[in-house]
Amino acid sequence: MGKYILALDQGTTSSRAILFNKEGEIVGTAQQEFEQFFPKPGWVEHDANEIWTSILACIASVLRKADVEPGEVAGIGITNQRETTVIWDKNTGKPIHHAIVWQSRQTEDICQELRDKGYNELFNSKTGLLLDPYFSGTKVKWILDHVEGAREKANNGELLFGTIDTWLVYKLSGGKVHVTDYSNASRTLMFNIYDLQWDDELLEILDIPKSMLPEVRQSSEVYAHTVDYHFFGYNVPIAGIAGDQQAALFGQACFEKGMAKNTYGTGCFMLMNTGSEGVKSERGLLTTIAWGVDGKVEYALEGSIFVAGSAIQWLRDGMRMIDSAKASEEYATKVESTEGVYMVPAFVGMGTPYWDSDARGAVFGLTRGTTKEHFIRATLESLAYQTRDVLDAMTADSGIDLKSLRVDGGAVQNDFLMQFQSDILGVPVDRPVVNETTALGAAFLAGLAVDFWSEKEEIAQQWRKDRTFTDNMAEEKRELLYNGWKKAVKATREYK
Ligand SMILES: Nc1ncnc2c1ncn2[C@@H]1O[C@H](COP(=O)(O)OP(=O)(O)O)[C@@H](O)[C@H]1O
Ligand SMILES: O=P(O)(O)OC[C@H](O)CO
Repeated sequence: MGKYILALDQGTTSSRAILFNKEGEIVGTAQQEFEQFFPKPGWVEHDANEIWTSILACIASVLRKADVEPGEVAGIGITNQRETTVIWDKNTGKPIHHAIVWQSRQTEDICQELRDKGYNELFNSKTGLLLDPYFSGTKVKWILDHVEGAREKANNGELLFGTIDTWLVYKLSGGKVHVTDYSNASRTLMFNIYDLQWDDELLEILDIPKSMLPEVRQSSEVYAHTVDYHFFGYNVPIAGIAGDQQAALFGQACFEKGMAKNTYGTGCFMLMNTGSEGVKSERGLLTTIAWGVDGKVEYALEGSIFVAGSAIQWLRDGMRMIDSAKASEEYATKVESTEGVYMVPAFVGMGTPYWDSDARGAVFGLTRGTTKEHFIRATLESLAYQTRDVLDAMTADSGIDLKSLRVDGGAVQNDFLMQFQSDILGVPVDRPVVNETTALGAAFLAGLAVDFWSEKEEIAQQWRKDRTFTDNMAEEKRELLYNGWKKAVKATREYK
């Protein structure tokens, strides 16, 4: 038995490879960024080949840095930016177009047409999702409609579709295995999350041939082995797959119904475990599959916020107000409050609970006394207010009052943000010792499949808290501040 599990975390802006030992501790990490393509306003694309080579580079680098022999790796877990869509030629293994990224709005027209035909309820009732460009289904249709000869090839069974997990397993297995897991399939708008099948009716509406779609498997099982030329002569089992947000829920050991986590990365994604039942939302949350493990599928309610950490990157790169994301904390704490300034970062529309594709960012409450510090603080606070929008919807839909919120992702290192988050939610916020919970979740899923860990309970015991942020704001002040946010959102959405 190898001594380590290797997690491959393929995110929106970078790829990572992280080695974990039996105690769930990190023994090595490697990271590589790759190019973002913005062919038109609101469009975001990646080069799937570059994603693949970045993963190969990370694997080589992490083994070298940690001084671990490839043969010491007991299994590989894959976790990925979800919904991002790759289509490639079955014969050559080459993508026929750039991958269309989850953030991309280029299929808004297709979605609008389907909404106009009254299909939203049908898609929602089967997939738990909404007709929004965010999800893979309309991205597949867009590629088939726009790439010359693609539809004909697809109809002849010559093209394959995959989310990034599928693409990576395909490449690592030397083009032999075409699979995905329940959690990724549940983000495609083509998968019935209740009968656990690709849905013929939805595929017909979207005009997508079923022959393109991968086989859907559990999130923890051996799908394939690496071909020796991609893993230094070793055939290592690829034994775990989950979308990154579901992997984070697993890595945070949110195994009980009612437990929730929020990840603060490029966007912010809050998921609550709802057990063996998919809870239907009345408030713009998504019903999604958390994972399939040991023959049992569990569900989650999800709130998706499109712009979170990327608003801080915008302060750095676009507004040039800060040198690093970290510096945002120092500026924000130089002032007592924003003095009534609200920033609504609707740069690519708004997700949960508004689902407003056309909204764009706005700032309110500026005075002659407003400074850069207020502006930066208002931007950080917007992450916390958006999270409150999501949690309010989640509490109402699930009927569950959260006892505490587990957090992870790049921005949770910001203590000011975490304290303000707890204050605005009125709920304690728990930050774990291992912040790489997404990778940890993928490692856990793979480790369970190859008996590196024996059961979920063993994993739950490994979860360690770094710090709890306890709410410390008077109820009246909390609601006053939050009402200001709601007014700002309303005004933002009215301005079109
Ligand atoms: N100290 C900080 N304060 C606020 N935001 C931060 C801080 N450190 C990192 N971030 C933000 O976190 C994001 C990176 O987090 P990460 O989890 O790596 O994201 P992703 O996986 O989506 O690429 C960036 O958008 C960055 O702006
Ligand atoms: O790559 P991340 O961490 O920004 O996550 C992206 C989400 O999976 C999109 O649904």
